[in-house]
Amino acid sequence: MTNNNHTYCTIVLFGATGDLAKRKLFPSIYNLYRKGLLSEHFAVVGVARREWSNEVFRQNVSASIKEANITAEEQDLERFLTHFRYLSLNVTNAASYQDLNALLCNVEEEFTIPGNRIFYMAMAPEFFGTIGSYLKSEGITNTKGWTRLIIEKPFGRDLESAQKLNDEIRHAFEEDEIYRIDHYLGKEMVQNIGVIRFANALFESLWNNRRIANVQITSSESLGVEDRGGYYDTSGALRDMVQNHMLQMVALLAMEPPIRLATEEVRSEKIKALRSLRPMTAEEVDQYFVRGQYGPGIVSGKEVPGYRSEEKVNPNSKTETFVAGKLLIDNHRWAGVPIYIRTGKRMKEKSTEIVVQFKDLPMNLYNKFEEQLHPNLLIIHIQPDEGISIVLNGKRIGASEETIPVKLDYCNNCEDGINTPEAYEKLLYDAIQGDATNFTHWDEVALSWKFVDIISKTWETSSVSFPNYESGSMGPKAADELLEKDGFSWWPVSKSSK
Ligand SMILES: NC(=O)C1=CN([C@@H]2O[C@H](COP(=O)(O)OP(=O)(O)OC[C@H]3O[C@@H](n4cnc5c(N)ncnc54)[C@H](OP(=O)(O)O)[C@@H]3O)[C@@H](O)[C@H]2O)C=CC1
Ligand SMILES: O=C1O[C@H](COP(=O)(O)O)[C@@H](O)[C@H](O)[C@H]1O
Repeated sequence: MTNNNHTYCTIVLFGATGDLAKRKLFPSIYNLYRKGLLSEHFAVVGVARREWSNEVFRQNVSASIKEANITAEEQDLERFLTHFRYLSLNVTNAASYQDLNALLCNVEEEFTIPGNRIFYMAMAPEFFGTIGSYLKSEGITNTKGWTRLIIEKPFGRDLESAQKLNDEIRHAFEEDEIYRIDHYLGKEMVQNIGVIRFANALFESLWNNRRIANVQITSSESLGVEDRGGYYDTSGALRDMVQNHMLQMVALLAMEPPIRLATEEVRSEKIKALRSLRPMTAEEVDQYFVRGQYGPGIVSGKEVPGYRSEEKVNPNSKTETFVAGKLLIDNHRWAGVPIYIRTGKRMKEKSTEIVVQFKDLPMNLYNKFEEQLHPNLLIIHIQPDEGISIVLNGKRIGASEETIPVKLDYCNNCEDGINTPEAYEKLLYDAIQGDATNFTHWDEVALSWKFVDIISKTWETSSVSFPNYESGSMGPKAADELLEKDGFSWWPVSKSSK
C-alpha cells in the first residue's frame, strides 16, 4: 500500500435509490474517480429497501452519471462500476446489519481497504438516530480503520429536535467523526469568501464598521417547490435556507481571521460570529424579519401557479417561501452595520450574491455638491455566475469633472476548460481526506437554531396574509421597506444589473 492508504475507504450510502444519490452523489463520486482523486482502493455499498441486484444498482449509477452530462469513457465507467455493491436492507431492522457488516468486510478485502468507513445518510432525517445506534450496537463502527458519518440536512426543525438528533448520533460517533453537510460550504465562491477577506490587504483593512455601510446577501430561486411540497410545507424558507446556508454565509463574512486555517480554528471563529448575532424578542421579530409566500405569476416567460396550488401543499398553507431579515452583530468590528439577507422561491431569477456596500466619503469634490457619489461596492457572485466585481468611481471621459461608476469584473467560471467542481464533489473529497473545515460543527447548528427559533415561534402564532408576492418578482414590498427604513435599498442581483 502507498502512503495514501488513509484515504482508502468504503462509502456506505444509506438511501442509495433516492434522488440525492442519483442527482448529486454518484456523479460526484465519478468525477473524483476520473480526476484521479479516488484511488482504485475504494468501494461504494448502496443500501435501501428496494430489491435491486448489484447489476440493477450499477445500471442506475451509470444512468445518473450520463444524465449529469459527464463525459465518461465506457471502459473507465465500467471499471468504476465494479466498485459498487448493493444491499437491500430496511434500516429499522437490527438483524440485517450483520449482512451489511459481512458485505463490508468482503469489499474491504477485495479492494484492500483498511477498514475505513464513511456512512453517508442520504435518507429522511427520522432514520438518522436509528441508523447511528445500529451501526454501533451491531459492531459496524468497530473497525481497524477510521469511521466517519456524513449527515444530510435538515438537522432537526428547531433547537430541541436538533439537540435530540445530535445526542442520538453522538452515541455512535464522536463530534470529530461527524460531517454535517451544508452544501453551500462546498461552493467555490463561498469558499472564496475567506480568501477575498484574508488574502487581500485591500479588503481586510476596510472590513469593519468604520468603512462598511451594510452587507446584503441574496439567494433567490426561480424554481418553486417542485416535487418537494410535502417536505417544504413543514419546513419553509426560514428552516430550509436561513438556518443553514444563509447564516453560514453570514458567519464567513463576519468572523475574525482564524489564527490558522485548521478546522477547529475556523470553526471557533465562525461560532464566535454566530454567538454575536443580536437576539430578538418576539415583539421585535416583525421589525427585523419579513416573510412571504408566492402567488401565481410569470417566471422566465411562463405562467406558474401559486404556492398553495402546488402538489402536496396545504391549500391554506401559512408556510413562508420567502424570508428577508436584518441581522446585527454585536461585536467591536460590526456594531451598527446591518447585514440584510433575503431568500425565496419563484423569484425573478436564480442568483446567489453578496454585496458589501462601503460607506460614503465625508464630502463629494466632484459632481454637484448635493449629489452623492456612487458607493463603492464589492460584489461576490456565488451562482450561477462565479466571480467578483468591484464598483469604483471613475472620471467621465471628456472635459467634465463628473464621475461615473466603473465596474471591474472578474469571472471565475469563465476560464476556458475549467469546470468548477460541484459542491458535493468537493465536500465528499474533504470527508475522505478527513478535513471537516467545510462542514458545520454542532455549536454552529445549535446557535443557528437558537437564532431562528424565536422567529419561527413568533410566526407560528401570528396571523399573516398570504400570498403576498407574485411569482417572478423579487419578493414582497415589505422586504424593500426593511432597507428603506435604514436609508438603503437592495442592489439588483447579477443578471438584472448587467
Ligand atoms: N434531493 C435533494 O436534492 C436533497 C436532499 N437532501 C436530503 O437528503 C436526504 C435524502 O433526500 P432524497 O434523496 O431527496 O430522498 P428520497 O426520498 O429520494 O430517498 C430516500 C431514500 O431512503 C430510502 N429508504 C426509505 N426508507 C428506508 C428504510 N426504512 N430502509 C432503508 N432505506 C430506506 C429510499 O429507498 P427505498 O424506497 O428503496 O427504501 C431512498 O433510497 C434527506 O435528508 C433530504 O432532506 C438535502 C439536500 C438536497
Ligand atoms: O438546501 C437547499 O438548497 C436548495 C438551493 O441550493 P442551490 O445550490 O441550488 O442554491 C434549495 O432549492 C432547497 O430548497 C434547499 O433544501
